[in-house]
Amino acid sequence: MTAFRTLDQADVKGKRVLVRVDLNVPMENGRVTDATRIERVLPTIQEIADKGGRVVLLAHFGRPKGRDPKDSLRPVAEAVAQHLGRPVAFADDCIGEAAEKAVAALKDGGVLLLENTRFHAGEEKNDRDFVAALAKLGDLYVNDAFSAAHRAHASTEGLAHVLPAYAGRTMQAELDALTKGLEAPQRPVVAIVGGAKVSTKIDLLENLVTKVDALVIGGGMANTFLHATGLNVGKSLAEKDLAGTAMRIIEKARDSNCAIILPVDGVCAYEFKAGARNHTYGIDAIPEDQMILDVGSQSVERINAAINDARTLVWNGPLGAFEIAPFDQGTVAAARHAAERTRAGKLVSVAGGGDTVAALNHAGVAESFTYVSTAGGAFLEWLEGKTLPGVEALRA
Ligand SMILES: Nc1ncnc2c1ncn2[C@@H]1O[C@H](COP(=O)(O)OP(=O)(O)O)[C@@H](O)[C@H]1O
Ligand SMILES: O=C(OP(=O)(O)O)[C@H](O)COP(=O)(O)O
Repeated sequence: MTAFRTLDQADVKGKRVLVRVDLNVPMENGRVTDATRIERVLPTIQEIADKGGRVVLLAHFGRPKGRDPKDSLRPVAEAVAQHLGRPVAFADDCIGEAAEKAVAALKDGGVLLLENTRFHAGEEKNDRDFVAALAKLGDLYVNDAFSAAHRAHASTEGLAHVLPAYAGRTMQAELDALTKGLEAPQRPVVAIVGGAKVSTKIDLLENLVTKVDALVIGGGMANTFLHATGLNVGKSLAEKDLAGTAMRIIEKARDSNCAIILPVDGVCAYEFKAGARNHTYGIDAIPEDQMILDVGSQSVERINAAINDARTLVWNGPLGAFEIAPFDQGTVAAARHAAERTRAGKLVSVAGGGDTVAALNHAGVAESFTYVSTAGGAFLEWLEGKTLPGVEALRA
């Protein structure tokens, strides 16, 4: 961490400070359902505001293609204000007149959130003109979004090259904690990877299987692997065009002596809906017209056995659609088991990801894990030893 400039070196008084945060938080009906990512960025916001800086928050939400009201950060601004205990102004755009006016109206110690950076194509393209339009709004740049640091986007990477750039307190804390917890992990190391972001995470598994002793696959990721091995997954979330990648990963795991643990049963329903009628089927008997929404109890037994064998556990991605009962049961059972092993001093457990953290909170065990990161994909890439563009750009 000594390689970075931090807030200790930043003179923020009276300055407009562009602070990149990750506010990609789980939401339901316009309300934030897990505020962990908000809570984690409060120290940086508070410190800059208390030192008399003018805080201009930059963040993305979801994966919109252009401006889409359903991905507006406006409701998140209210949640940030509540947690911060101070007003947070909001501007309807992150560049141009609306943003410039809102920034000009900021007083020393004030806080402003700009609308979703991904409403502009220039964000993900790291477009030079878009970077310049953002840079116009600030004197300094602070990156506190470790969980988006695997993206070389305008607000996560580009800005660091055109403004004096500093690591925020959460960025520092995440890197410190992960280094401390996982730099020389005790073996066996078991990884659990689940969730829904199959195409953006599957490539990471190819390298991960060479680093861990066992890989448990759940969620939408598992469905993709099950399909690849020739099983029918009905209407389940699965990225069938990635079957070749999945098979390559299975072979690489075999060559690397990494056990792959896939579900042996699945809790299925006709629809993705609370209270949907559901039934558990063996994995070779999934009905064509149903979808797997959780791992079944026999799978949980195997997953818990893998956790028992582990000295170190790394986990990203829920095992099922945990937001909807009863499809939370597999994730909750495995999370509670890992927490129990951790409390007993038998396991170092590190978990991360926006929804994974929400799932651990839902299971009531986030406090029992050794470390909970805000990052999912970024955490997995860090674990692989990949350089994260958002982190590299901050090196002094
Ligand atoms: N079998 C499944 N079918 C549909 N969605 C699933 C399934 N398993 C997990 N999910 C979904 O995956 C999402 C989380 O995935 P992801 O974004 O990859 O995790 P994280 O945010 O922790 O990195 C959750 O919204 C959950 O409902
Ligand atoms: O939620 C995030 O990552 P995660 O789901 O891997 O935890 C980050 O905000 C990055 O989002 P992205 O994967 O749409 O670039």
